Amino acid sequence: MESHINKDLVGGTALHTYHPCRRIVPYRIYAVIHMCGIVTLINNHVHSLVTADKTLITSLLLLADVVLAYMWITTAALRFNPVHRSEYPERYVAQPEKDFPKLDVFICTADPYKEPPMMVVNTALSVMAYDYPSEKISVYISDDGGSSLTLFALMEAAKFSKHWLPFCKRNNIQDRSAEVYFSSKSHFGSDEAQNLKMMYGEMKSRVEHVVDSGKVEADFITRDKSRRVFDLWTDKFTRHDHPSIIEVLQNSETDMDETNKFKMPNLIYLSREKSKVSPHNFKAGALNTLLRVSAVLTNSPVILTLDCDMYSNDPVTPIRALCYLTDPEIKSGLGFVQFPQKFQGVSKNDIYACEYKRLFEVSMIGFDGLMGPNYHGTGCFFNRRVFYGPPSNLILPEIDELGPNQIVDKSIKAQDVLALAHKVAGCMYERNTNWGSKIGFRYGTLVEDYYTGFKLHCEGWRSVFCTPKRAAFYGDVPKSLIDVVNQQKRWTFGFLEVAFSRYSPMTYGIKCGGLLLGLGYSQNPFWGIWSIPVIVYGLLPQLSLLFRGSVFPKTSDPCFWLYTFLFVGAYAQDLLDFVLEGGSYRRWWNDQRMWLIRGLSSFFFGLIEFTLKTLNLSTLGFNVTSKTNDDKEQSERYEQEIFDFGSSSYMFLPMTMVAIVNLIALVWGLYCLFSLREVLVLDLMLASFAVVNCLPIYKAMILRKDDGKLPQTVCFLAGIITFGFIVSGYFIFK
Ligand SMILES: O=c1ccn([C@@H]2O[C@H](COP(=O)(O)OP(=O)(O)O[C@H]3O[C@H](CO)[C@@H](O)[C@H](O)[C@H]3O)[C@@H](O)[C@H]2O)c(=O)[nH]1
Ligand SMILES: [Mn+2]
Repeated sequence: MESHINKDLVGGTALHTYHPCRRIVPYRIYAVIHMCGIVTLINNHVHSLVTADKTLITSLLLLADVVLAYMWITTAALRFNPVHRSEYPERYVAQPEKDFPKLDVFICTADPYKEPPMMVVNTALSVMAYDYPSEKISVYISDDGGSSLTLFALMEAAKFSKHWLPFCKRNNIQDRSAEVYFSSKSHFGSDEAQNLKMMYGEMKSRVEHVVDSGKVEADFITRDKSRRVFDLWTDKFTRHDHPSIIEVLQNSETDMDETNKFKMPNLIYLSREKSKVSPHNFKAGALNTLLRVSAVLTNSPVILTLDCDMYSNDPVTPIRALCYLTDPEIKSGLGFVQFPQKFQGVSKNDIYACEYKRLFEVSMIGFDGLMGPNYHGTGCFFNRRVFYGPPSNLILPEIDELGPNQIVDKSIKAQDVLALAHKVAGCMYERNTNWGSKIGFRYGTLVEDYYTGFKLHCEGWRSVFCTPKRAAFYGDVPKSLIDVVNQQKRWTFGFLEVAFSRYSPMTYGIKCGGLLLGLGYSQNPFWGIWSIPVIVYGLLPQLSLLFRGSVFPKTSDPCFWLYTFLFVGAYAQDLLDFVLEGGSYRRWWNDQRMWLIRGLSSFFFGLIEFTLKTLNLSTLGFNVTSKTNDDKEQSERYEQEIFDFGSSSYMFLPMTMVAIVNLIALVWGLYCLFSLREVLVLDLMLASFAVVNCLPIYKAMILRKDDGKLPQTVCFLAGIITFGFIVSGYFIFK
């Protein structure tokens, strides 16, 4: 594994090096011990299932433990060979600039109200101003919202960038998102900076005015040429039904910055054709249109994909990626370089665990020792060739102009070039082609990123995880519980679509990529079934305790120690992973709590919705996460780390119910302990663990008065369901 990378060249000329993590050996030894524990436990369950009469309870516990074991094994696969890498951008820039490859940047946006156009503007500015030859950069913005407001904002961005770029480059500014730069300092030394700040402020208020008023008024458009494109927004135009719009807002062949020193990067607005009768495949569809349109206009060999909320935080990022992508020793099989998703404005202890440390970091260094990290949908530099079949087998698209090796020698403003670009952005274009199956980003799931990365690895492409100290990108996270659990429900649903497809990682993945990779890829798709152990352990022992006594072994039974060992061992290793990768203890605690909460909301309802879809009863769309923080009180609650339930949603019912049941069980367990002298160690431990985790729920039910408290309807319904549950427990157990 990894023999193609020379790891001893530090100080030499290597562009990058890697080293395995030190924890590998102890982890492998522990894995064997933990595995023996799991086998013994399952064996015990099966034994008591055959011999004793508590069939229902035992089978449920068996099921829950099998799922837990499965989750543990898939995690262990990614603990087998974690690696860290370093790259040396200063060595890359030593070569002449003319050898740097061209770079196409794709930015996706889908809704001007959930994703404010100023956010898109700043993301675009931050990449246009990269420390990279500007004329080699082309920035494409795909607007699935089909919004004239976003187009207007980008026209403003083009004008402002002519001042912003030279300013950043001359003064070696690190924050190249103008918003971040201007809000980080209260006053600026130079007049130039002051002027620019004013200019930015004016642009921002123009854009926000247009967004607030909902339309682009004629006097806001200064140039006649720009006016014409807004005529496309006729009365019949809706975001679900409109022609394709491609507008070159800035052209590197002709546009210079205001000092006349630098050529400006290309900036292109694209809103693909939409029609209600043809499926548009959400973000994957948008990305494939971007792939085709950019192939026609610029066809750069390197592609960066970004979500509109992910601004660049470090101007040397492309050079870092190129340290891998252009290394002659590995480049032929290297498909992409993924940077971790990092987020701005996460609360101090990350109460909603939106940092996703395991998902975006811990697991990724594990994958990196196998075939490389998975694709995260944003912050990823691709080798364009990766979208056209396995490394050894180029699959050509239906027309030559879209091939990855095609050389573009015409102006991006040429009539025939633009006509072809419009054609390939048409909503019928993909019919009877390989797009979405063998070519481009893959369709068939709401988690197109995960699925595409997985399929590319199965084809034999490798990838690299690049984690510089200074975060390369910063994105946005949902900041209220309902947004968090809804986002995760969409992911759970998308994952299940992959899990139960022909290309399930459990079967196809293991066949193509080997046991470890297949297992590593098998964790996320089955997030939905994680809800089973959380529900079983959250309700069953508690209910049994109330009517028939403990389901757990007594302290004298060796099995007691087995349970304790497995629980403590799994938890301790999770904590260790988290802390070794730079996390804090408090953040880990919140992270494990969110796992339980997701198990009882996102994973559970994701599983239900997926079942409904399988039965053809309903389906879930791509509900874009809102990135606006208008609600001041809500932002304050987030800052203070107070749970924000806010809306009455069925998503909160199961967790509220589990909270109530565990409190009752704990009180009852303590009563047994003190008055009946019955020591129920495991039951008490479990119930107290649940109660401690549920503290924010109790507070939100009883103590709070603010808008973020748990709505009364939810409490009331959860109360009724709990009552019904306990009553039925009485009949089942007595
Ligand atoms: O029809 C659509 C829907 C979404 N998007 C864009 O997709 C991106 C991600 O959407 P968001 O609502 O922010 O979803 P998240 O759950 O936050 O995104 C994560 O999960 C997605 C897969 O579900 C990945 O595509 C993303 O890269 C990853 O950050 C945004 O830029 C959207 O504008 C589109 O372009 N077209
Ligand atoms: Mn997002």
